[in-house]
Amino acid sequence: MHTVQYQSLSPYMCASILRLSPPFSHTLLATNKTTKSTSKPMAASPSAYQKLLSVGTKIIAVGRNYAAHAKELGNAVPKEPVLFIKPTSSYLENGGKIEVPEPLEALDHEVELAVIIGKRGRDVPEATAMDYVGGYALGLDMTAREIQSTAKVCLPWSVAKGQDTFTPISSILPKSMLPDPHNVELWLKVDGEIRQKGSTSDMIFKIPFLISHISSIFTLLEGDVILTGTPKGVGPVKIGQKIEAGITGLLDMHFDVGRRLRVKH
Ligand SMILES: CC(=O)CC(=O)C(=O)O
Repeated sequence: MHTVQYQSLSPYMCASILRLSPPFSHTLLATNKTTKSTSKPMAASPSAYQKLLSVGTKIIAVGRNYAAHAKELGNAVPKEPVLFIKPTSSYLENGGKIEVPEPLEALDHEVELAVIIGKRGRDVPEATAMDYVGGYALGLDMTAREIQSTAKVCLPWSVAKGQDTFTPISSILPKSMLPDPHNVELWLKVDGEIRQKGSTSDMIFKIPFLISHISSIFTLLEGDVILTGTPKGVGPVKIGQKIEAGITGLLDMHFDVGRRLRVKH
């Protein structure tokens, strides 16, 4: 039997192996304690839209979807989407505390446009993909960069990106409020200083393609979230600092960063 020595493979060799894997549909059941956010403005009852998040089963994140960001971390610009899944238990509502686990002192911030899926889809054609969008939100893909960096080639990023509070997310904007989701400005400040500002026009893989591609691998279910990648400017945010982030003219949200305290039993 042929065995693969993963440590000796380049990321691209890993990608080729993954492409050979058969597609699968999954029936992950997850609980989600989300989110009664106070982000504004909302054009419709917040609860109607927040319900979408509470029924979702997964967060599919797209890595390196902005060329300038791929380059700032020394990564090649990908030829196909780099996908990873975060658990919905990592959601954090607006105003909450992002928890830094010991022994880390900081996490990296990555601000992203989140697409909220409105209905089930498998093998969705690109031409009708936007029909599957239920709304949009702003999400942060908080990353323990030290853990991610030590995860050698081909090792998963779940621990670096999936811990509780590692996906702060805003309230959901109805689809109608972003008639052109590829032309909005995302921004993020740490302690009042601008760290990230970028336009979704710079996404390498656009939303219809992402929905079509992702649904050819994972069945998309109502309430699932696609984090569409982060513009350049990612960097550390330390315990005691504050993050503000927004979609210009549409919403803003804020979070404190603190030490993760262990639950006592
Ligand atoms: C390098 C990363 O953390 C991947 C990612 O989340 C992104 O590029 O966005």
